[in-house]
Amino acid sequence: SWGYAANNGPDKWADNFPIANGPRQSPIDIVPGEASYDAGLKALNLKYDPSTCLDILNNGHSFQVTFVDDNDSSTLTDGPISGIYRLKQFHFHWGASDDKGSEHTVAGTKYPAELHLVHWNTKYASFGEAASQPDGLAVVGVFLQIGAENANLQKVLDAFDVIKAKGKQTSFADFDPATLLPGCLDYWTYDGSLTTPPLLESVTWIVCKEPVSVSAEQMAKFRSLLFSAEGEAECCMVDNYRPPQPLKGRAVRASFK
Ligand SMILES: NS(=O)(=O)c1ccc(O)c(NC(=O)NCCc2ccccn2)c1
Ligand SMILES: [Zn+2]
Repeated sequence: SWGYAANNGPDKWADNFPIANGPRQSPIDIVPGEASYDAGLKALNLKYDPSTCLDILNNGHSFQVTFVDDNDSSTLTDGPISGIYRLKQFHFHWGASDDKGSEHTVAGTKYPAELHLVHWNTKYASFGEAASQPDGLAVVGVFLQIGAENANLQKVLDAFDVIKAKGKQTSFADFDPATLLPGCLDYWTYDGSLTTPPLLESVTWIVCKEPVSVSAEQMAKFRSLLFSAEGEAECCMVDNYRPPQPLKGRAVRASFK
């Protein structure tokens, strides 16, 4: 199945997922000078309830923290979207070294990691149904840059020892994902897709301009996870990012001047 290696990575995904060459693929390189400020864009309204936090899982592509999404306790509203989108999960993408790892880039600049907070439109019955609709998902992206240790992120990294291998999962409670957001919620937004197979073109992307910090030691902890399952030859989980895709005429709007 798909992965990030030479034989099954991003350059091969179109073989099984032809939408990989579609008109609204993600990620993209965001060029600030070419983004148009839109005064009509509202501020993001993120309201998360830590009690909806359920578990943490190594799914063989990344690790994800999953939330109870059978009610409107943890939601995204306003910003570029209309209606109510529920938080389903958050996960990250990162590199083998600090000079790469993010999926979106800013004028060609790669960050060492990128956080994705995945939300689905409650006008649909479930995440799975929403994932196949053009307005089904909204993903908030946050860049990580090397700096001071991030104490809130550390709570997530402390769970890694029990989810080292693909398929490992453990309970993870009372975590507030809002603690991973930057102080300033200025953002760029554009119409895009899932950045992994099935690459569905159902995502309103909301990429925060301001990065959050991660220490070099914390990045080493990300790289201690494995793509491989227990009993398989160990393969470090690194470089699990798709490179930027063609813009194909899409507009990128900025919520800030
Ligand atoms: N990297 S991303 O674009 O934020 C993103 C967000 C939510 C996702 O479900 C995915 N991709 C993903 O989980 N792919 C494997 C499972 C899957 C997801 C969606 C529909 C069918 N199967 C990527
Ligand atoms: Zn992602």
